[in-house]
Amino acid sequence: MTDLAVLQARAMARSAPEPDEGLIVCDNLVRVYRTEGVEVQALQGLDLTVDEGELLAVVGASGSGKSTLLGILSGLDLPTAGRARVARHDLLTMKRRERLDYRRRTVGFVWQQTGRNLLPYLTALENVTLPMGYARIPRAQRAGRAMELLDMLGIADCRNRRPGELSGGQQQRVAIAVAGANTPRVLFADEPTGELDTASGEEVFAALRRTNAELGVTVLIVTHDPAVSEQVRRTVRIRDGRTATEVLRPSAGGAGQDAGGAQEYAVLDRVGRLQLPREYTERYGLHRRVRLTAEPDHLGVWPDRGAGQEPAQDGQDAAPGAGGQEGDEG
Ligand SMILES: Nc1ncnc2c1ncn2[C@@H]1O[C@H](COP(=O)(O)OP(=O)(O)OP(=O)(O)O)[C@@H](O)[C@H]1O
Repeated sequence: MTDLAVLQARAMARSAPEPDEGLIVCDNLVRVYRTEGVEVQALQGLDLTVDEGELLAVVGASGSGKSTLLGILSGLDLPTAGRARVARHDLLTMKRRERLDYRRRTVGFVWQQTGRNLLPYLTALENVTLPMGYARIPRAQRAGRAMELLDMLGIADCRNRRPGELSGGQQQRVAIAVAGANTPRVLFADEPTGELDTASGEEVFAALRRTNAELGVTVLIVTHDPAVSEQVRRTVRIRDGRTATEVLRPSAGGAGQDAGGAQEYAVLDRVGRLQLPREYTERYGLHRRVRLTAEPDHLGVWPDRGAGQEPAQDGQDAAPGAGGQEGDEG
């Protein structure tokens, strides 16, 4: 086995997730910022489960809470309430030492600002070998493993160049190699293509996909760019600090590939709470409580019109389109 394959196998064996849990589990996550007497609820009960090996995008408008979520998942920030676990690490109760180890071995990061990812006075190869020292990877293995990573990401010829001698896209690909240096369980990328043109952005996406496919690293990309979500199978949309909807695509990835058949889902949390998108609650007048009707193959959700007004069977209700909320099939 190559160095890379040995390290990958070791990383996978390190800690398997609970059988019924995802690799990342956020349950009712709340983060309140208090500055000068003003409270901002950045996360308002966010639920998210990510399985090992997934490549997914988290999208949302500016201020929806994406960076706050990433700060918590990366171990930099603490939630106010709720539950957050990544690869069995409880992010709320982790002590300093575990937190440091978590940040060095369990997770890797690629930030939007290329300058934040790499040290300007080190070559690409040196940048990639640097974090291996923190994870105590034997010195003799570091350069070989770093070269394998650079090669996998198509930038082996950049190994002896410093960041200032690389294009933005090449810098981000080196940053992905740095983030993957210690074979983390999860790689978090915060707007990784935000400062790049379309062609360079696509190369960076291809690099993230390869890291996901070849190293088995779970990749979570945070972005406000809707085009990004066309490159991944699953897109989670955050609105007002909550997971609002999810879009699943049967085929995703590769520039220009048809990502047809995309299906939008409402989010069902771990205790069965269903979050209906606001456009539906407004359109069908769903407030405070709704009436549920169990159908053989789906669940009907009806506006509460008071006692004595039973919804008609077979979806023939007086309120146009009031029901027919599809059951959760996915
Ligand atoms: N340190 C902080 N102190 C006070 N409020 C904050 C702090 N960080 C974020 N917020 C507020 O929390 C909310 C969510 O911010 P966050 O940065 O997580 O959103 P975002 O979706 O990442 O936005 P963007 O795409 O612009 O980065 C916003 O209202 C923001 O003003």
